Amino acid sequence: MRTTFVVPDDLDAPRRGDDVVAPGDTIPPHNPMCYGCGPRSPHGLHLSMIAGEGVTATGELLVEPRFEGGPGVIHGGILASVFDESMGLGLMLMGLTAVTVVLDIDYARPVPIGTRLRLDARVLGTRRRQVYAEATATVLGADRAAGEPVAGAHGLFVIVDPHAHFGPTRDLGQKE
Ligand SMILES: CCCCCCCCCC(=O)SCCNC(=O)CCNC(=O)[C@H](O)C(C)(C)COP(=O)(O)OP(=O)(O)OC[C@H]1O[C@@H](n2cnc3c(N)ncnc32)[C@H](O)[C@@H]1OP(=O)(O)O
Repeated sequence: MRTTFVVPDDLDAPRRGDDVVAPGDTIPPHNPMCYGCGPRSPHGLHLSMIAGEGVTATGELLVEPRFEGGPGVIHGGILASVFDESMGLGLMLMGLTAVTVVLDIDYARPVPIGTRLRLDARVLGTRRRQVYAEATATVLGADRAAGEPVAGAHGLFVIVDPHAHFGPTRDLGQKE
């Protein structure tokens, strides 16, 4: 992976929250109407992530025809959304709410429609309100070098008070 994103080398180790799902369990969607993870989002990705050990999460995504960008390949913005959401769900294992302020994507290889991707997300550490995370996408069932990511991401998230942050816009949300 090649990236210009700089991860500080003095981060505090991420701490798993006390009251979060166990390793192996599905991380619940944070909003049923979320474009990334919401099961009721009409045109969403419907991404689901499984909690791993520590502050890690894994998931899978079938690259559907509706995700097309260039002829026959995934749209880069869709892949960015997938990474944003997979890291965001992963950091919910810290038992806090944080929003993305920086998203860095390394598009290493084209990803054809019909590909099934494995997603691995991991919180790298924290610095005051900042939370650094990374994620990779690898092709499941691929002939090519096993385990070599086709894309990767880094995210910088900032911890917020959900009531204060979403209070002013909550009524604009789609009704189920
Ligand atoms: C509901 C749960 C969601 C869980 C998963 C969701 C997955 C998807 C996530 C998303 O896509 S969220 C949607 C896209 N993101 C946003 O809409 C965020 C928009 N930005 C903001 O609302 C404000 O910038 C924010 C509330 C995050 C920060 O504003 P503040 O006025 O509270 O920040 P402040 O200036 O006091 O800075 C707080 C910390 O954040 C850091 N920070 C803020 N913006 C930054 C930035 N751009 N780059 C680096 N650091 C930044 C800042 O340096 C500082 O670090 P320290 O903790 O060390 O003091």
